[in-house]
Amino acid sequence: MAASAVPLFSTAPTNRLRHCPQLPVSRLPEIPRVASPCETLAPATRISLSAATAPTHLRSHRRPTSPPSAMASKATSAATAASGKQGLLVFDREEVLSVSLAKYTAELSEKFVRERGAFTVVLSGGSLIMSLRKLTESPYLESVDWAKWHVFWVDERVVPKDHEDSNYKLAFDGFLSKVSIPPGQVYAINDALSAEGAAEDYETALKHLVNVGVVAVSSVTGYPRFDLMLLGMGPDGHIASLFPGHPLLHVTEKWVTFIKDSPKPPPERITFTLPVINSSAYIAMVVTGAGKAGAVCKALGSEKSASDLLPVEMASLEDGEFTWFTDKAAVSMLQGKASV
Ligand SMILES: O=C1O[C@H](COP(=O)(O)O)[C@@H](O)[C@H](O)[C@H]1O
Repeated sequence: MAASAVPLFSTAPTNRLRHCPQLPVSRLPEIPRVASPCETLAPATRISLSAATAPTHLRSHRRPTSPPSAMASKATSAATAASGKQGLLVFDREEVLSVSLAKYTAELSEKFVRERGAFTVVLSGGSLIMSLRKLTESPYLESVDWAKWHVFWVDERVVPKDHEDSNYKLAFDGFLSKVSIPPGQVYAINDALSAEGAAEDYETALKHLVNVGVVAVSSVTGYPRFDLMLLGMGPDGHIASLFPGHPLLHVTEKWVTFIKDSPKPPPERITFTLPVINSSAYIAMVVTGAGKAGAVCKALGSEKSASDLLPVEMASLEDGEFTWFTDKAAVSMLQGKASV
């Protein structure tokens, strides 16, 4: 992958993107569809999608933290120091995205192993796992220091680990079984417990790993600070098991909580809370396919009202680097009026 595949970040003001049609606060399995395309993108923030294989557009959104020139020179690599940066990568197709995602993850692995002797990685379930497949191939299969990885789940369904709905099973079959991470460093939930019990048990395990220094702590928020969260987003804008309009979005007193009425089956799940997600050092938000274009459009638009934010819009790093990995289909509602 060419050097241009490495995320770049700028500090263009967010208000140049006009708003998308409102996504209904919906409950799966009804998948929200946005009827009309996003409104026009101002020229200065056009999304440029070319036929090149490298990511073709990078822009910032939300909370610029330093002058553009300083930011641009600071943030030329996935492995630069985190400082609240935001970026969007758009790839022609998922195949190309998966190559870049592997490089990005491998670079961060190298950085954190060098700096702190461990790499704490949080996985989601869903389509994300398939997009990690290039990590299980050469050169990463041989070059990544898998022995230093510690793997967690941002959410998990309360089902046995060999159940088709298990995020652990999905990750094991598609990723973990193909790389040499020590099994003791793969932190699955206790599937013998209730949802409440499993959430509490997982939080207790995290506290132990914080105490022994495997998991870092955010000096800004005091919550655990994972090195990298590899997240997906549902068509309704949900992340982890935090769904639009659900009270769990406002839980701050717990690191891990549970849901028994998930609008997307299965109903019982555990999930990291938003403050934990937002304390990460790096987040890769991996979103592909036209079915998610409405939520992407809303999330990357600028007109926010505090009352109707999608969960994905509430993911905002306090002191880290947030990168959207998308394909053309996922940004198609942004692309509609942009010149290419
Ligand atoms: O239920 C879940 O859905 C989301 C999104 O999944 P996707 O297949 O649409 O990418 C996933 O990120 C989450 O971990 C999972 O439990």
